[in-house]
Amino acid sequence: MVKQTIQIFARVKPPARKHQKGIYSIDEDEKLTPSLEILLPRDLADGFVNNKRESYRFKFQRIFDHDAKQEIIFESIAKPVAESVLAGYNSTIFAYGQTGSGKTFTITGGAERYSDRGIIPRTLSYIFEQLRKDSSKIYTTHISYLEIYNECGYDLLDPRHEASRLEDLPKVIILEDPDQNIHLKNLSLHQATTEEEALNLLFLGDTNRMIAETPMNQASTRSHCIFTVHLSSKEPGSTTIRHAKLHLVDLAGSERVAKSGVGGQLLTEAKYINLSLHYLEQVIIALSEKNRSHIPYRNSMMTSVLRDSLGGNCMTTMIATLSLEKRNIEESISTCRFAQRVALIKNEAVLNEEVDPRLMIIHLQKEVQELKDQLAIVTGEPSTEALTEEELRQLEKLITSFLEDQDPESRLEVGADMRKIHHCFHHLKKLLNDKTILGKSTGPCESGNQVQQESFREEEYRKLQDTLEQRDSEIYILVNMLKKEKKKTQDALHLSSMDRGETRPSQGLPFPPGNPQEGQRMSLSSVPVQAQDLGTSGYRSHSLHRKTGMREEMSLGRQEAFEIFKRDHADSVTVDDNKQILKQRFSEAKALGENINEARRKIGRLKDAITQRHMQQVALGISENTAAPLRPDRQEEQLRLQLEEEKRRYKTMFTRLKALKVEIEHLQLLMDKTKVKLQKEFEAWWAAEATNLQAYSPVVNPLGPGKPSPQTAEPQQDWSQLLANRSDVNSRDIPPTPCPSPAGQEPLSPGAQPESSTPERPLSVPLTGDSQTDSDILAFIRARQSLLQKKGLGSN
Ligand SMILES: Nc1ncnc2c1ncn2[C@@H]1O[C@H](COP(=O)(O)OP(=O)(O)OP(=O)(O)O)[C@@H](O)[C@H]1O
Repeated sequence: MVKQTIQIFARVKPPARKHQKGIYSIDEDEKLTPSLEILLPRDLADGFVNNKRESYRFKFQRIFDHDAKQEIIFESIAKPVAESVLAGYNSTIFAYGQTGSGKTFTITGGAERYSDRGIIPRTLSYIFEQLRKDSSKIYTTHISYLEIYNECGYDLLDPRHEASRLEDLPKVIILEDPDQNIHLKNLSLHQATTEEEALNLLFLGDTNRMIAETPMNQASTRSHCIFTVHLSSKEPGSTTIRHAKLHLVDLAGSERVAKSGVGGQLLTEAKYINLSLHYLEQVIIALSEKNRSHIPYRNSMMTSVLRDSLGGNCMTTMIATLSLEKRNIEESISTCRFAQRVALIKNEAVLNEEVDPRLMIIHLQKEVQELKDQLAIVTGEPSTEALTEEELRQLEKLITSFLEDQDPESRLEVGADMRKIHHCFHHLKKLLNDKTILGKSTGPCESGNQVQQESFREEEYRKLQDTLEQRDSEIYILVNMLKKEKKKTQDALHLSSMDRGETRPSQGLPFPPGNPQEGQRMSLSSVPVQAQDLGTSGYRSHSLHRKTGMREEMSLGRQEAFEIFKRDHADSVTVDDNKQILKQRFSEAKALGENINEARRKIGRLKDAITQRHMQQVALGISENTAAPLRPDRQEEQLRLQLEEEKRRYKTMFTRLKALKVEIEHLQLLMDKTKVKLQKEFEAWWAAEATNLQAYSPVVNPLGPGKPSPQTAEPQQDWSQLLANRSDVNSRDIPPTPCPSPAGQEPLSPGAQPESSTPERPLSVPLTGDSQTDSDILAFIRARQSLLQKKGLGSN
């Protein structure tokens, strides 16, 4: 058992404006426990929290100032936690702080740069690296991702649902067993065998979280998110399984409702958040007070889920995120006070071991049988049941390997069962008799025949082996051809569904075969778009693609609007930057791939040269009838040194290539996420534009399809003509010929002019009669106008 208080760390977010006047100072040396002093500016000191103190001092395990990089946060905070999970202890890291103070940045990471990846991706990478290194145990890893919003839990990883609203996700329900253990019903667990698979799950959850965000909460996260890694380990042959859980928690912003000055839905959310954080505080207070028997965990879903992490069987770490600016001083002091209380809580972490009942049964059955056998010998009442076919086969196999074993000390272990012992003797006697008879009947002539027969058999055997090898190669070639064809089809399919001009370069990823096993693994897993299965990378591209798949159904006009929207969006800079970085990484990977291949060839050549040189030396020794040369061969030594050097170079390049692969995957996931975000924002904007337009120019024929609309009296005019009237660069994309209205359908007129167009020019647009399509057409016209106006290109 490990007794430990909750570890508290502070992280200060970079100021919005550089060279901002400092309102805090960090004292690193204060008797080895660093402290953070928040200085209250004079104009705020009066009336603040009913006293006039001008500075507040708080102690933390460590304080990270605004320039601390993500790597140092991982190394100092998360790595030791990951170590304890690997050792079998439940662990939790949670970030607490006001909105915008950097909780998500710290836990998940920034959405732009690879170097900004946060605790979750770095911890996953570290854990999987350690699992790869440790072959003494069998590990199983599962991932779950829970979101708690307004006291309801949602499963962010449910593969059956395509969420567009949070309510579409499966609701997670808390159940408590008689031992007061918490179980989360409907929270799916997904096995992840590699870092890549785990990362895909993280991004899938984050994408679901983003898609399901209500417009109200876009500016700040109003929900709590718990990403959990479930790790089980077992030594081969052992019946004991060790379980450990790592919760990585991104809490909702901790600001007070009064200060945030919100109303309506936001107020409801704020109340829930405040309430759940208030209950969290209550739990913390109760735990930090001695002799409190009742801890109010059950008051909120979050405290129920984190019950073990707070005052239970868990090693827990809190990161207080602080945005230390003048306007946030009150919230910052309150975050630090909360942390000080948290630091008083003592947890007792124990190893969670359980015996696997299946293995235990097998183990006990074996033991019972052995005891029965021994008992039979002692009592002289051997079992009379005949041995089964399988038992006999097993015994004969044992005898054969016993006879073939060259070791004179080897033993024939058949246990204490007399039936088995008898059978062994019987079988050995039979073998001996057969051999004696064979030996007697073999005359000189027969032995000659035998030799002939044997060489004939050997010849036959060789021929068969050759044929077998030939067939193997044929199969190998055919399988390769099949694979290539399959890849071509998949690439074609994938290309057709991807954004115009946004084809990922991953298809040409030059990961070399490298060291045969590893290289193959890399080259297979490095092309996520090719994966077909629903687990992991295929799952990611499938799922994320589903979410970006809206564009496949877009009309041309909508697509055009989307292109412009995308181009003008703030995130397009990030996407472009990431594309550039991706390009660089790909060319680096390509160059590395070529160098690695060259190094492999060189290693092969050097090995051949060494063998040849060695053989020459031996041959020389034989011809001169001398023993091995006394002096070491200079040339061979030289070659060996070169070989070592080349191997080192190969290894360095291979390690770099592996790191590049992870970075490329991560960047691609970031770009996927940005794409989903862009699309979501575009859809919302488009819908708003359509609603606006419809609000003052009813497009839906109130008389129903096929009936003339009262507004059709207007002279028919082509909508492309309308757009052509706008003298702007983008009008080149508008189809030059008028779109004929479908037969039997009267063109509908929007009746009124959109706000932005010239009032003296009435509009008439040939519409299709289909309300969805018509609203798209009109929304497009309006969207285009407002875009052009925004860009200062609006005509008239
Ligand atoms: N240490 C940091 N370095 C650079 N940028 C940061 C840092 N911390 C936060 N940011 C940036 O500040 C912004 C707000 O951060 P973040 O979203 O992590 O806040 P939060 O505390 O999670 O907010 P909320 O409670 O609303 O979810 C983001 O744009 C993020 O990239």
